Amino acid sequence: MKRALSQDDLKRMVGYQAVDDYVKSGTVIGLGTGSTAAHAVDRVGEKLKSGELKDIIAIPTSVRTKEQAEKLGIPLSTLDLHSDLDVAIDGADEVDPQLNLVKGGGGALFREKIVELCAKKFIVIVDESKICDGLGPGFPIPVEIVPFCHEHTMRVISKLPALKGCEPVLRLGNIANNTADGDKPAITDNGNYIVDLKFKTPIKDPVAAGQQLKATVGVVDHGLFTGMTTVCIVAGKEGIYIKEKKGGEEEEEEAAFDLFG
Ligand SMILES: O=C(CO)[C@H](O)[C@H](O)COP(=O)(O)O
Repeated sequence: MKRALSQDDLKRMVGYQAVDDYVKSGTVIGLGTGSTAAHAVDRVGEKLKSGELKDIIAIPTSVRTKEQAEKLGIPLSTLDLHSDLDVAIDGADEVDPQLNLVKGGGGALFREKIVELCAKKFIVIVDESKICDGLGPGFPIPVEIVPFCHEHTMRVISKLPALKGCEPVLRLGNIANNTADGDKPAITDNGNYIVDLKFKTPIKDPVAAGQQLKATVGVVDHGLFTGMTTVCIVAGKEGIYIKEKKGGEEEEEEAAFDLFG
């Protein structure tokens, strides 16, 4: 009898699939952060070790990912040396029908965004639980802010027109844990704080929300990744499928392979 697939099995499937489909020898790649992206990093390490992949240069999006890649012997560099990436692969906290994302559950949103914006292709890998009809209520939107006068910045954010109704909550404890534990602010890899914006209803205009956040003094960047996704690879109980945005329309293709085969 076949055992039921766990959420981690699904994350591994999409992580491996993304590397197998999109990472070629001799390319510069962006490595995402989080439990799903970690499987893609493992796969790159595995294929370099077996010789199936050669001459990869990888740009990590967090200290955690850098440490994982180092252990696997993946050659690393930085955006300072490589501003043009062939592909970046990363997970997400929510994906809407236009393939807009919420990211930053792991607190790495700034480095993720700066790296992923440099990639010709940005491949998003998620299990089906991350698919939503509208961003906001399912997962708080993380915003990286400078520590100086952070309470003031949080008040300003709560009054932005496109973010009406949000409740800003300072993330405490471990940066990768958006359920506030501990009593000290979580510190990002860049030495900043994260404020998680909680919503009861979906954000009407994620692009405007992102623009208003970005224009707020004290905000470093935010976890709304709009118009960036090239392809979203999704794993569900029935198999893996690809969501592509074509001409503004989301399209689902046949399962890339059978999870149960
Ligand atoms: O944005 C991120 C980290 O900042 C992650 O990609 C996102 O939180 C998804 O994580 P996971 O794959 O562990 O569910």
